[in-house]
Amino acid sequence: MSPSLTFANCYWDLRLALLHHPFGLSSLFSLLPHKTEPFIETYERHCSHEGSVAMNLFFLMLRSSWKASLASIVLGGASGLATLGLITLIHRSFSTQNTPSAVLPTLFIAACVSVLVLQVLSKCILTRLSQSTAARLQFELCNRIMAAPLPDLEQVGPHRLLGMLQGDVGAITGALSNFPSVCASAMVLISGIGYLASLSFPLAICTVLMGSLAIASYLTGLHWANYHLRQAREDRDEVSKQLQAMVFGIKELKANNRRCVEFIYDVLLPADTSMRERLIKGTDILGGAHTWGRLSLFIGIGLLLFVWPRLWTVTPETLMGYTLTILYLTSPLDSILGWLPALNRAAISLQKINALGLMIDPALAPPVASTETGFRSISLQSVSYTYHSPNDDEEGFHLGPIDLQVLPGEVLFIVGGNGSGKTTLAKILTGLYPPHSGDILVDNQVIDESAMGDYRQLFSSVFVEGHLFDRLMGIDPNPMLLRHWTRLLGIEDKVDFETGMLQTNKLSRGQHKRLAMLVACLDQRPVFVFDEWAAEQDPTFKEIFYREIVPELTRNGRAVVAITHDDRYFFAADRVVKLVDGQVDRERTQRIAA
Ligand SMILES: Nc1ncnc2c1ncn2[C@@H]1O[C@H](COP(=O)(O)OP(=O)(O)OP(=O)(O)O)[C@@H](O)[C@H]1O
Repeated sequence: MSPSLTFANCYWDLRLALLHHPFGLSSLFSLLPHKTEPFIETYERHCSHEGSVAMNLFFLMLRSSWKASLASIVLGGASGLATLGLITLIHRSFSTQNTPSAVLPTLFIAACVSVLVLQVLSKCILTRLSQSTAARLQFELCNRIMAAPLPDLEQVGPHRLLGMLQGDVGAITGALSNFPSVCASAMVLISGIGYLASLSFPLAICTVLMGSLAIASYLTGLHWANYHLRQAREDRDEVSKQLQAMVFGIKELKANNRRCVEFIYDVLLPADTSMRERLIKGTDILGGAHTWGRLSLFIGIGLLLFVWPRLWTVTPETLMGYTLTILYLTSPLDSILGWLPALNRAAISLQKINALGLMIDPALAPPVASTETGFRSISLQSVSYTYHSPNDDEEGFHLGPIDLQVLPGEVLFIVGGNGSGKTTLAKILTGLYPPHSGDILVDNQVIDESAMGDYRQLFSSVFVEGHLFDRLMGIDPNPMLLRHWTRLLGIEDKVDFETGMLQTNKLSRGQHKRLAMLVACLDQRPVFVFDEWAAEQDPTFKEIFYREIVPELTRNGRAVVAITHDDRYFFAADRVVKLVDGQVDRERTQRIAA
């Protein structure tokens, strides 16, 4: 597959790649031109280990579209050279004003047309390149997040993930999108220095020396600013966390004015002020360094006009050519200097993404086949899991070792007190948490890390904190089945039967759970897992769940594993497993009551 220049094509390439391999990063890399792909992958791996951020950025852009990148660099450079040609023609017109000819005006018009065409073309390509880079980076990160283990993502936290997707991606693509024009500016700068050397070599050497000194001092300022900007990026995570708490805790804040005031003045405002103070410091230093970088050119012109003629013999034409060229070079130099802070922000964001462990080696992302198969038995053998708290040294809750078996067509209830480990066990059973010790076996075959993605496809689950998407995705619902389940669940008015859209807002908690149940029932996987599903249902619906829905789901050999506190309905289970402090307390087998 060849890389496409347009955003729309790139978007569809990505969609197709994601569809074929929902979790496979290799699919994204298949969009690269074949010759460059192995080299870029190898280099990226090396870069992520060595922390060579600038090169990482460069390769991110190449992966977006190396043809568009090259085209915009060449066109941008050519337009810069055409502008330099204009300056040269103006300079020539001063020295040849006594012998007018038609050649100079013709060349001048040709140079003007070239500048117009080349600049417009270069900018059009740049816009498309920046959008396709943003799309690619966003999709890659989403893909990496989906491929990352759930415990790692839970440890990172939603606020950091959102901060990364919303802020860091923007910072990186912002820097990347200007990279080709910066390359073009660098080309113009080098050609301009070449032209200066053709006018006077000693003067060109002095100009380069002075320019190097100015850039070195600018970079020192940048390094200083970097310290504050890095701290500000850390503070931004805390601000995002508190803003998220405010949005989700709005009812609790509204209900208590004192809590509301304390939240704003003692929590949100200090975090926000700290972030802004560091941002202001960093930006001030950057602004000072940038102004100094630009001013150094004028100091150079001042030295040229007032000091150099006293030290060296130089013709007025040469001086004029120098002044014109240096004034012209302020624009490409400005674009390079102006880009460095953006590069700096991008580097901070890239390091942040790296630190969250999401710049993983593409080879580590397991490709997953989405086909689901049946099973003869699912067994957990001596599985255990321990939560680790990142802040304190003491160990968290420990579950296991636990032995458990799930057979086709059976109903298994997991019961126990609050905090006894029922949800943790369900997450291990469904493959969301890889066990720290012990094995998961399907039909006596051990499920290793590479098979975990396939293993997860055996389950349709509804967890307590589950999210409801606003449409039916990943399933092709049979219309008869859809009507049947919506009727049984009493939510016919919440589903658009034509489009498959679900009404996910303005729902009661119970209705929300029923829609989640509908999605699970339509998914028709071999095992259904429900985490306290009936807890928010009215008594009538509890009856329907235990007496009608559960038996219906187990027809055709499917199994139901339900976490429940409803001891009145234990008769509906074939087996009841009770957990106490992370251990199986007792297990008893029951027949379903007629
Ligand atoms: N992400 C986590 N990090 C650290 N500890 C956790 C995490 N999730 C749960 N725990 C701890 O693990 C223990 C078991 O939690 P779990 O959610 O499995 O219990 P449960 O039996 O489902 O409880 P409930 O009936 O209240 O839903 C609890 O003590 C809880 O504090």
